[in-house]
Amino acid sequence: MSFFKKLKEKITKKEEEYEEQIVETDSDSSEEEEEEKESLSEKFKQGLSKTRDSFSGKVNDLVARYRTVDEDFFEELEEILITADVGVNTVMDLIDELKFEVKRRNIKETYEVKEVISEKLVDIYYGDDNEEVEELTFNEDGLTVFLVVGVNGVGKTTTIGKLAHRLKEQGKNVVLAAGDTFRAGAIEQLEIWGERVGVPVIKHSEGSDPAAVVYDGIQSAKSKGADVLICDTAGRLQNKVNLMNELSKVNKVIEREIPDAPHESLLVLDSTTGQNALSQAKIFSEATNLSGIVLTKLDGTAKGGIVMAIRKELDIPVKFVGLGEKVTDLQAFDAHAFVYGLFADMLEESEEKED
Ligand SMILES: Nc1nc2c(ncn2[C@@H]2O[C@H](COP(=O)(O)OP(=O)(O)OP(=O)(O)O)[C@@H](O)[C@H]2O)c(=O)[nH]1
Repeated sequence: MSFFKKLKEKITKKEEEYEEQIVETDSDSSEEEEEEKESLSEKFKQGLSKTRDSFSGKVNDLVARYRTVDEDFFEELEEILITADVGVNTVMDLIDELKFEVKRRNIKETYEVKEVISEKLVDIYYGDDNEEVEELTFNEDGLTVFLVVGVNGVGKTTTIGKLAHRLKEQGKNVVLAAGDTFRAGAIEQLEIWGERVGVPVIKHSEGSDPAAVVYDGIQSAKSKGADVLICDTAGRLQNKVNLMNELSKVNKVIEREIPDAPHESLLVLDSTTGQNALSQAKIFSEATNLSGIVLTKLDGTAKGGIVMAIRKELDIPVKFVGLGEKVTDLQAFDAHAFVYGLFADMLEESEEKED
């Protein structure tokens, strides 16, 4: 079976698993959701169209220009990968592995390298990890708390709204805590999302202590018997000491109320900011323990390779990706679906040939 067929099978399995988690509710399937019954592979394909057009277009062009696999071919490939923001170290590893595989499989023709690239991207992403990494960690007995951090404008509020929707779909009762008391309008923006997805928002006034909001959020979520509390925070990067102090105070409050919490500390990064996203991640990971990354606006960039750079250079899993502005556009990250999205046209082409 071709690697592409295997990819498709993996994605279908993942999709079935997710479908099983969805709890039917008759009240809130909005028109938007009804329209949105696309498959996972279709979502990644659409969301990655800019990257695919640029990246896979360049790879195709390269393959057409070089008939045999030689040093110059690899050098140009290296450049294409670096331009797609895959990250220099990751590109070096990938090129080494490709050279090794090309030799091992005795590949002579450049078109055969395309499939090896996609295989190696999946391998490099997962590394030695178990592929079946859990999407999110939940508290088995009691309230689960997620902390969401990130600088302004990256799509933090939108992500919290989409995540709340996703959890609701799985039958969970969600409460939001408006812990970004710093930015004007942040509380109202979260309230709009709360209303939109039908979850309560706990808030104080602008400028108040975020730790106090989070504390109230926990009490309120507990008294409501909620399953998950998602806490927004202010992402002030200008002053690392302030950021550290604020996050450590919020973390202390959470830990005191619920041992082992927060169960997730998710950093939201905007993929359109490229390598800047990497440096933000470095600063945040020094300020607090991060359990995962949400990479937004992947649909808005031609440099989707940033997913690989983040995974490899920071060693933090990308748990979700934003593939559009709609409430249903937050997808659990899956390297198979990602690589499918990058090479969809080639995949379909090779399937047609096989049939
Ligand atoms: N295309 C696209 N747009 C997105 C995605 N995620 C968020 N956005 C948009 O990005 C913009 C900023 O999102 P917000 O959620 O307001 O950003 P934020 O990080 O909360 O900003 P602050 O409240 O200032 O911290 C909004 O217009 C969102 O609709 C995504 O995955 N794809």
